[in-house]
Amino acid sequence: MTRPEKNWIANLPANRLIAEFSVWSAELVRLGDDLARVESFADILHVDVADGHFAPAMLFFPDLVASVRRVSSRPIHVHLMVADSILLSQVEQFIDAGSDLISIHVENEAVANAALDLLDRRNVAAGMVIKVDTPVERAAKFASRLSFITLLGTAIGVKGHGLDERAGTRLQQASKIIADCGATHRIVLAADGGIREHTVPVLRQAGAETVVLGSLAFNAPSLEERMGWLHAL
Ligand SMILES: O=C(CO)[C@H](O)[C@H](O)COP(=O)(O)O
Repeated sequence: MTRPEKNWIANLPANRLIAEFSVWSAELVRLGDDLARVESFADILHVDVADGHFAPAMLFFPDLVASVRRVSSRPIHVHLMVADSILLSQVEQFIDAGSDLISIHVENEAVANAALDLLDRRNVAAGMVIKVDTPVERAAKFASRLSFITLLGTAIGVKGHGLDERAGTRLQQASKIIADCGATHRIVLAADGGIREHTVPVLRQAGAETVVLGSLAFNAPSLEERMGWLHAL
């Protein structure tokens, strides 16, 4: 499959919500079929990676990203939820597997600059994710090095949960950090977790440019209608 062009982040839609499709919520036993079904609606494929320590779940691995890379032309965003001690090795492995954007956690602060240096050297876009209880300001010192900032709206590494009531205020804080950080490149603000029909308008209003769609997209009775609704918000 063709890889996304070099400046794919700058070229993401700016006049509507960007749709990240979470592979975790796909029909995993028929993953290739389900990814083919959503290919034309997904702006980005989102792959969660969790090590059972940093986050309670055990999720996904580089070979899966390499396989997805072979069947999809969509940009692949890997969200790493792993302990400091293995972060650099995981970044390297997911770069080798063909990721287009890798987000580390602000809570990996001790090794964050080393991970961002590695992504820079390997020419892969960098993102940062903030857990729902972590002050958003902690990402400020990294912001100018990032292409994506993602705020979790639920506990880390769970699905099927409702949106935390602080999500809107936290997105507004993150928008300000992006506006004030002095970057001349685009930094996309993303909301991940608790993405439901009644929460997406609120998140959009609060400044989210992209939402990580799980069941809202994969279980939609009509994906075409759901995406028409999302794009019109
Ligand atoms: O990481 C996630 C939630 O934090 C995933 O994006 C998950 O796929 C969401 O699923 P759902 O929207 O069905 O809860």
